[in-house]
Amino acid sequence: MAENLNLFTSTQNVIKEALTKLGYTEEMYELLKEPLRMMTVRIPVKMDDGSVKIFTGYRAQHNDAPGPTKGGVRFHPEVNEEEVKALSMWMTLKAGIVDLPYGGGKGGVICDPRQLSMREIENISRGYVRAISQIVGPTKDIPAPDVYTNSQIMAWMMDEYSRIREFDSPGFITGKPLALGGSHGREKATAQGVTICIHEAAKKRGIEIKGARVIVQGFGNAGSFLSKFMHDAGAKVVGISDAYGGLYDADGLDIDYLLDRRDSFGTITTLFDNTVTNQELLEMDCDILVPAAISNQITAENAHNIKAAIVVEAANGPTTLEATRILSERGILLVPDVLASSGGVTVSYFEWVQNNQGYYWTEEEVNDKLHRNLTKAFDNIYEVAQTRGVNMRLAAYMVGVRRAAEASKFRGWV
Ligand SMILES: NC(=O)C1=CN([C@@H]2O[C@H](COP(=O)(O)OP(=O)(O)OC[C@H]3O[C@@H](n4cnc5c(N)ncnc54)[C@H](O)[C@@H]3O)[C@@H](O)[C@H]2O)C=CC1
Ligand SMILES: O=C(O)CCC(=O)C(=O)O
Repeated sequence: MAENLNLFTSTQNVIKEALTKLGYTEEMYELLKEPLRMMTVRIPVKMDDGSVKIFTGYRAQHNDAPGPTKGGVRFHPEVNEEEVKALSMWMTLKAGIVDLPYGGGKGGVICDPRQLSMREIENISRGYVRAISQIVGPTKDIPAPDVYTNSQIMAWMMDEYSRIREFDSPGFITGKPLALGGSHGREKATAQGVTICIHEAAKKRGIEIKGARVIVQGFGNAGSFLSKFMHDAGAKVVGISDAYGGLYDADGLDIDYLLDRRDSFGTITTLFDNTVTNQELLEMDCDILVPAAISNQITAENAHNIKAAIVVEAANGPTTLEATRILSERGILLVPDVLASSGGVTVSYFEWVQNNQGYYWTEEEVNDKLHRNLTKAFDNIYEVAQTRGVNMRLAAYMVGVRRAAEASKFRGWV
């Protein structure tokens, strides 16, 4: 039978399993099995050559019982409705895991920013905000960066929203530049969170970070900072990749040089001749493997060939459920996306809190709080996995779904 690569239906399956294990009713699953709201928008954009192009975008709001919904916006040619829905459900789980007063939201626009000018990207960003402005806001649904979106795009979106509402609204969006109410530490937060999870997972497996061989798929916001943190901690980053291929060197790559040369889309391998494919890279020798790019990368096809002892998912949805089962059976410790990549939304929450209170924290304060949240979340999920005899993904779903379920119950929805 063909493997299920549908992110939405496989997420539903695990949510159902988690709710059943926690003793919730079928009605609770009916409520949480898909977003409460899904908006599809069409965005007309004047292109630089004078033509008008219509872009399609989405915003999904999974469950707003715990508080406003929250989650990033992705600009990518492969964005689709089902993926955005699944991404919004994962945001609910992340908020539950790191104990934030949010439900999950997520958005995306089908486009390829690598083929667009800055002006065209700005027009898409502003057009997207105009199109979804009725359903978002600092106390409704708060966007943030994701694949191929960054702090400049957040700034344009914040400006557009503030103009529509006719007041300055820094709390409308997170991941902003520092000059516009961004938080210290947000840019590196996803990678910081992944790093904390790697350290915790390595302790569980008795692996020394110093000298450990690490492969990181993706060299964008998450992957590049993570490579740097691992390198600085004394690990040997032997492989990295981007959308065009991968680089592997058993003696360790020169991470500082690669960081210096990468472009703003996280592209670096196009400067080299001796590249491997992304699929080859995933199967190469290492101790720790970090998929930090896109979904469905570790599947039933290659899960048997993964050499790492630990897989830590910085990306959303990089490992299928069948591959999760195979890795688990092989004794590989998999730290799931909803835990490992929750550092980004954690510091986004800190940014929103700082915007609301109008008083800003130092980078040390932010990093301390992040460290406390993430280690607590890791320990909690590891413990649930051990005591309930389930893998880390199911344990993370069990921990993550509880807050939305309880909030929905107290509101009298179910
Ligand atoms: N930026 C954030 O705060 C957060 C990001 N994530 C997840 O981390 C992953 C990476 O996101 P960012 O680093 O923010 O994005 P980014 O846009 O900064 O970088 C994306 C990287 O993935 C590579 N890539 C794109 N398409 C690819 C393909 N088909 N095959 C292999 N590599 C490909 C790009 O070349 C680039 O190196 C995504 O799954 C995202 O959802 C998760 C939590 C928070
Ligand atoms: O920072 C945020 O609010 C959301 C980050 C995000 O989209 C994610 O964790 O996938």
